[in-house]
Amino acid sequence: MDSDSWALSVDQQEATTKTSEVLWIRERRVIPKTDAKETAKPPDGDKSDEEEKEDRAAQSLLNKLIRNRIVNNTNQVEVLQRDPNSPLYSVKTFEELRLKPQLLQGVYGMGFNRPSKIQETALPMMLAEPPQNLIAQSQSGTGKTAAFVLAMLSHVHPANKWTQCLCISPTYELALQIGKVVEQMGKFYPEVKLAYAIRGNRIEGAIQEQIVIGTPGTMSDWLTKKKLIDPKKIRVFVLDEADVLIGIQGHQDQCIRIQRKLPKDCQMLLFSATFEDTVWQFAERLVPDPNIIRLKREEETLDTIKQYYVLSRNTNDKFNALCNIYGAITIAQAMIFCHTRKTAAKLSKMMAEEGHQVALLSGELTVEQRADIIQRFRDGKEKVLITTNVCARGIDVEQVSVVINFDLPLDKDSNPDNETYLHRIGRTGRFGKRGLAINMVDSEQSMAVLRAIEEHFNKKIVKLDTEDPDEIEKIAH
Ligand SMILES: Nc1ncnc2c1ncn2[C@@H]1O[C@H](COP(=O)(O)OP(=O)(O)OP(=O)(O)O)[C@@H](O)[C@H]1O
Repeated sequence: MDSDSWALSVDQQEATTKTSEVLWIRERRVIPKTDAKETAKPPDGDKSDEEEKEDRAAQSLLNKLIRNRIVNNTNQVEVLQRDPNSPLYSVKTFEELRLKPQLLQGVYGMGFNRPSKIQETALPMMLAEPPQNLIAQSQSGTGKTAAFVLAMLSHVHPANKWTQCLCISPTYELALQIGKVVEQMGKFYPEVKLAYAIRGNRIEGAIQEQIVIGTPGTMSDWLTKKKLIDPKKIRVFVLDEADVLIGIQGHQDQCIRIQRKLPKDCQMLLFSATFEDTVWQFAERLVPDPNIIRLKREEETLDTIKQYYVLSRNTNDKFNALCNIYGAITIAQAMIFCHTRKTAAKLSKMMAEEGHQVALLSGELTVEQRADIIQRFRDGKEKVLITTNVCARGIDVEQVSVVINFDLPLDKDSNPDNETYLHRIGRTGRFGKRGLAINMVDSEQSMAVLRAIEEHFNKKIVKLDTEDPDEIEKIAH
């Protein structure tokens, strides 16, 4: 009997005992969608990461907190112009935009040497006279916020002591992040003032600040009920993170209510990192006659990744395999993905006991705590980052050369999640350094998931015997 079928027969036996996680996965498959939340809990009451509420606003904030530079992209920008006959300008330098000197100084002060890919095309459109409406989509970190902040700062008349630009953000925390960019970019333009339309910010009398950033509810309140802002005097209306925004109850209607009060010639700008149909429908309702700019995400590939799998019988066995791998090769930094918080916590404890410097990224931490942990890991202060999927989604830790799938990624219906697999271990062309991915297989089901992933990408995942140090050593070369 070869070891594959041996392990499978062990698993088949285990699958019949009530306590295994495997059983739980099987149960989930037959749960009707309506009460899945109630019944899909694993026997020990642990939450799978898929069940943790996916909070896109928190993820977006996390990304902003840990990002310290532009995400480069070598794809072509796709442009759909409202008037296809008008010439399409794109700029390679900030000078070409004829910005006010104070703003150019602000841009350079932030360390920007040249416009990012999306800024090259978006900025001339946003700064054109007469103003043009724009819907722009590109992945987070490609320079959208910096672009619309520059547009707002360019369009205000500082001598006018009333609000001229409104910027809507899905949450309080995200609004503050935009405000920081306004402050940095407007550092040499102190006449322009900024206010936040966010809950708890009580203002008496008309707003004099030229730029107001806020969440849809409070913003709508200030415009309609409290009449602190005159909507007829608004020249630029920005909607940031439309994809996050529409996921929050009531936000869409509030945005539409605000937009209807604005003058016809007010410039409307909408930004999104992704573009599902729902975002598109929302964008079309809000932005009349738009120019559209899209920058496709840079594709990740598995081409430079060596992929292995390890057969184990259970969690302890997987842990031993991991120890053997650590004992045989030097791993500078690794990310380890688990399916549940509980496994992640247990693994983290076990590895710490073995003397590893471990960081645990877990769902119950605040966004700030998570950002702090990721930052420490990026700085090399910890060598192992253990996480569940929801926590790690959207995080790029480029220097990690080893990724371990302690549990293989499953979607919410417990099917193989190819996209997440690719995102965990894949590399974009630019960071095409060689990487190593090790997948832990502990059941017939997880073997089937592995095979499905292998087939999907048409890339062989090679078996690794973790009992044999010489074999492990070979994978490092
Ligand atoms: N032209 C530029 N040159 C260098 N850095 C830039 C440039 N534009 C923006 N950045 C920096 O790149 C990072 C990402 O920019 P920005 O926040 O504007 O992107 P984004 O697309 O709005 O992403 P998100 O929506 O997640 O904030 C920031 O640290 C920002 O300061």
